[in-house]
Amino acid sequence: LVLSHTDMELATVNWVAYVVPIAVTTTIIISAMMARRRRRRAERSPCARPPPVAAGAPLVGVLPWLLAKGPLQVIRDAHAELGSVFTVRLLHREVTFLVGPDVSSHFYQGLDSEVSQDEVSRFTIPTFGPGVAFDVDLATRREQIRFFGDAMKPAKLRTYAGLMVREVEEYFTRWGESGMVDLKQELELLVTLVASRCLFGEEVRSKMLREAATHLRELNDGMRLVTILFPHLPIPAHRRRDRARARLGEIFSDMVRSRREAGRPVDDMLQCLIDSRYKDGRATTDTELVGMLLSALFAGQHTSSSTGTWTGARLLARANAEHLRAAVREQERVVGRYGDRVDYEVLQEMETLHRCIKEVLRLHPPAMMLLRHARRSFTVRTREGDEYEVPAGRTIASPLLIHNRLPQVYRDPERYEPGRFCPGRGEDGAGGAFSYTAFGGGRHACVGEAFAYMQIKVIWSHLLRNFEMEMVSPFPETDWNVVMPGPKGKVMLRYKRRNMSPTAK
Ligand code: HEM
Repeated sequence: LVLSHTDMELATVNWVAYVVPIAVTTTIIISAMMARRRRRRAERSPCARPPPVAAGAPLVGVLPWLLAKGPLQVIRDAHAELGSVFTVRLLHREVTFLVGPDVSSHFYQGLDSEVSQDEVSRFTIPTFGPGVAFDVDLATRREQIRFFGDAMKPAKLRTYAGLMVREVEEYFTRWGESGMVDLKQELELLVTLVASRCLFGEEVRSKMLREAATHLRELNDGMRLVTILFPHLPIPAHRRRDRARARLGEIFSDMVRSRREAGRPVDDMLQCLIDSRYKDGRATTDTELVGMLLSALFAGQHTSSSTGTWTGARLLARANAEHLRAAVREQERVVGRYGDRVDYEVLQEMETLHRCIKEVLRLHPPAMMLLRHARRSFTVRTREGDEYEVPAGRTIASPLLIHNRLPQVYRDPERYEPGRFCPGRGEDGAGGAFSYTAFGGGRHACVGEAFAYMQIKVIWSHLLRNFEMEMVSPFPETDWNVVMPGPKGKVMLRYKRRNMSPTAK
């Protein structure tokens, strides 16, 4: 049998057409089977044991220790005694803590189908309300987070920078030539003013700002440690939370309705969210918009105002006089170069101030602990080489407060030292991914980070340029009663005006 040249080519093509897909499919199946077997073997690793369990009392676990020492000390003690992976039992729940970058990659990077937020975050539903966050399925939530992400793109941030500067300048005209203020109270109100101007422009501010600031405080105060276990427990803080949520819902519903009726596009975050579309083309509903506005305000308000207050407390502490001087000198340099102009680009040049805030967030992260639910078991290996198997169904926690103060990552970790983030030192980078987690990281990293920095920089650059300040109350303690701890009590500040403007010289 003699084949012509064309016949031979056809035969080759036919052969290739059959064999290549079969080979590719077989390779894919074999590698999938091998990966599965590797995973199973890793899960059943003879070296992997369950994480060690912190001492506790029968039935109630660490509850007595928690009441006596507070949550931070309980976790610190267990970490010191048991190492970077350990389990704490509280009443009916077991929580496995993963401390440090070496054991945290699965926590931050794992698929939502394996390490999920849903089971451990439903306690936030009474705060955020229906139609958003953990009241909706993962696909819808992802899309809503994308809407926030779009509203935080650099082009938008440029617009917000202008709004922030105007709001901050206007606010501080109320301060006299000299005086005494509670910095914490001042920044709570100012951050609400700034955030709401960027979120929904002028219309609400004049009507409801003081009221909204009070209700937001009540929402935060209503998210207590007990809320995680019993979100509907009839305690006064939960009742105030529910009343505040209902009132904020009314205010925001009115606002959304009047914006839709006005029909004129405005350049703020509300408009971005109104114009957002789900992948199937569906528009956001009024209930979702109200929930998203509230979530954005909640996510950014307390976190930013407490960071702003801690920044003041740290910079004005006597021990940190050199860091205050460095921050003031930087403002003098920036003013020398750009005069009174403060905008998105100028703010990027304030690197010293940026590091001062970043260091505040390392020592005082507003989200002190992140939680997930392990839907599948997984194995972690510590830097000492121990392997532990975390079983499916376990609550897992990343305690930021300890995680960001590890001596193997940060030199002299308890010290306020913004210089540790300078180029060349970069302690947060040298420790590997997830060494610095004040804004989370990986799959669910904060989408508001740039916005938050910008806001705090606008406030503190204004304060440093225009006022000489002294903290007259002691360095604040931390309020550990709430899920997002901030400075406790008043933070009293004495100020006197000064003028750094070049026209004043
Ligand atoms: C100093 C200010 C802030 C801090 C310290 C902070 C911190 C965090 C942290 C730690 C997470 C991760 C949560 C987790 O993994 O479970 C997170 C997520 C998030 N943050 Fe922020 N945040 C701040 C400001 C803001 C602002 C201003 C917004 C504005 C909308 C915002 C929106 C969000 C959103 C939407 C997520 C969820 C991302 C996701 O699940 O994919 N945050 N934030």
